[in-house]
Amino acid sequence: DTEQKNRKWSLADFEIGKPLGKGKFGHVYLARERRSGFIVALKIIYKAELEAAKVEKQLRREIEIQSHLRHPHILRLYGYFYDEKRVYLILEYAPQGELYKTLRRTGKFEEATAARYIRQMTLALQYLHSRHVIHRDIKPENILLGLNGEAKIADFGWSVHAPGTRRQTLCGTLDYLPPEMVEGKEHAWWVDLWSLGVLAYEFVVGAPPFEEAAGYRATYRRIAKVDLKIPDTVSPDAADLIRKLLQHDPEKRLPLEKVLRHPWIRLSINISP
Ligand SMILES: Nc1ncnc(NCCc2cnc(NC(=O)Nc3cccc(C(F)(F)F)c3)s2)c1Br
Repeated sequence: DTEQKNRKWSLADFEIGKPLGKGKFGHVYLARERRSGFIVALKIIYKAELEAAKVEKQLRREIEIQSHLRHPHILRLYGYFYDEKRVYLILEYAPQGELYKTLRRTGKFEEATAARYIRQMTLALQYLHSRHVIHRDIKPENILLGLNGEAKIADFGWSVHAPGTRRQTLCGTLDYLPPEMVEGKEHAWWVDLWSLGVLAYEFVVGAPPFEEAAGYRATYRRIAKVDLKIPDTVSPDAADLIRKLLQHDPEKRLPLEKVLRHPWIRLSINISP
């Protein structure tokens, strides 16, 4: 309620529980708000690390963007607070944890499961784009699983209000970046369409499409050329959707409305929630 919303939180308001994961810049703990008993995930970030990486602005933007978002497939950011050394993010707790751990454990997903997750991510992206927000960092590591195993997009550390041309040095994996970003071109909401295609590929194959052991330059070249090989273990419907999203020309990428109507996605609706 509004009283809860605007109040000043502090660490004393929470009972800290088990560690949930170790993300970038800090740890995440299960926590219970003392007065209400409400369970949350509390991410503890060290200011020194934020300053060293010069990402304070990005974190502020994430908090600003996330605090206005409400969607079943987007992990809530309820609020934040800070003390002398740390910033704390009060996050929705995702009881089934991190999707990428499930993916690494099982190798790849059944196509019905993969299609369900892609449909849920498409719904989240439709909501984000309708609010002129580009996530820009859609990958398994940023997807969590809710109480009923539903996918929830998290970690808006890289999201921007469209159109974004920020040329922040991209750290982490290149695997998910579309050609226009590796080429440093102006990018907009269609970068998320490309990443959705990479996500679908990784879900059904078990590895991203342009991964190169030879290093990032080789990955870079394969992305720029859209050097895409889809194994024939992948169903024709899944391969068709992946090809329609991994188009070099952003205008040619299948719009989200059409993704939801694609046979591979429509099929997944009646199989599971
Ligand atoms: N089971 C679970 N249930 C709920 N949450 C869990 N883990 C936390 C997932 C996150 C959601 N949002 C996040 N946001 C950031 O980390 N932001 C962040 C942090 C530092 C710097 C920066 C930046 F400044 F570099 F952008 C941005 S982490 C788990 Br496991």
